[in-house]
Amino acid sequence: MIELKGLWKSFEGRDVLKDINATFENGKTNLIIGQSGSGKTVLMKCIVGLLTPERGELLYDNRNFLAMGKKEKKALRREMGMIFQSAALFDSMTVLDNVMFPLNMFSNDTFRDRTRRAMFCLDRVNLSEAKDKFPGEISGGMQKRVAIARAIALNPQYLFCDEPNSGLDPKTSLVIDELIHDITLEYNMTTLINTHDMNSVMGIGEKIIYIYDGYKEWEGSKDDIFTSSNKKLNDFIFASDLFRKVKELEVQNIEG
Ligand SMILES: Nc1ncnc2c1ncn2[C@@H]1O[C@H](COP(=O)(O)OP(=O)(O)OP(=O)(O)O)[C@@H](O)[C@H]1O
Repeated sequence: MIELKGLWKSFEGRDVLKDINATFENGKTNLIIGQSGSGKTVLMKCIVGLLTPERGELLYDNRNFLAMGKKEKKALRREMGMIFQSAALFDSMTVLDNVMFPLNMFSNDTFRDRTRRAMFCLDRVNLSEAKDKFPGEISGGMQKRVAIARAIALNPQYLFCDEPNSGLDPKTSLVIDELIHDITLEYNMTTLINTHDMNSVMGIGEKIIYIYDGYKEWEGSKDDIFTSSNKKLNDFIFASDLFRKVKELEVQNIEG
């Protein structure tokens, strides 16, 4: 579980995060949504320690991240897996070597055990057959699956995904979402996903926080989102065609 308590972050005197309070449970896919520029990326960067908030607390299963020394933070980072917007694979390494990379960096296991673990992770994302290929030889969706395999190689407790579906078609996005959701449940991880994708909201939005101009404007689940009377949230989500159609259907069902 990750808890945010009164987080504030500013740049050159301008507040970009304003008193963010939120709880993200393990075994769940937690989504951060909001307009471009609302502060989602800054929030995610603060949570993983790439930026330091000026005020507030950040608890990783009751461990106070902001009060930790360098060594403790480094140890905690080993419990974090990350998937970036672009799959961020090393082009000159094979798929297997990409997944091996964090193991080679951080694990003291033998080469044989590291290879076994990497193959296990590749198998989990149904890519063991692509192990000798290079990133340039596989599709964008496959690259994302390699990134997921690499992110889980060290068995993380916490998984962070920044726009995991960017650049993917809707069908492939669904596969990636389901994979992230299943893995989250399987390993009981606390997963945070920064997304613009309304299909993701509907599919795997077990917990959603909506950031508006640096504030947490709303929180709830994908089931609550349609019935919310929050005007700012509604303006945001019903700008999406898909959501508008679902809302219309809901209203028809209630009236009919
Ligand atoms: N390093 C920085 N220095 C100054 N301002 C910054 C910095 N990083 C982000 N900001 C500002 O903070 C605000 C929030 O940015 P952020 O990148 O978190 O938005 P976002 O919600 O992730 O947007 P998008 O969906 O477009 O990625 C923006 O106004 C941005 O210009």
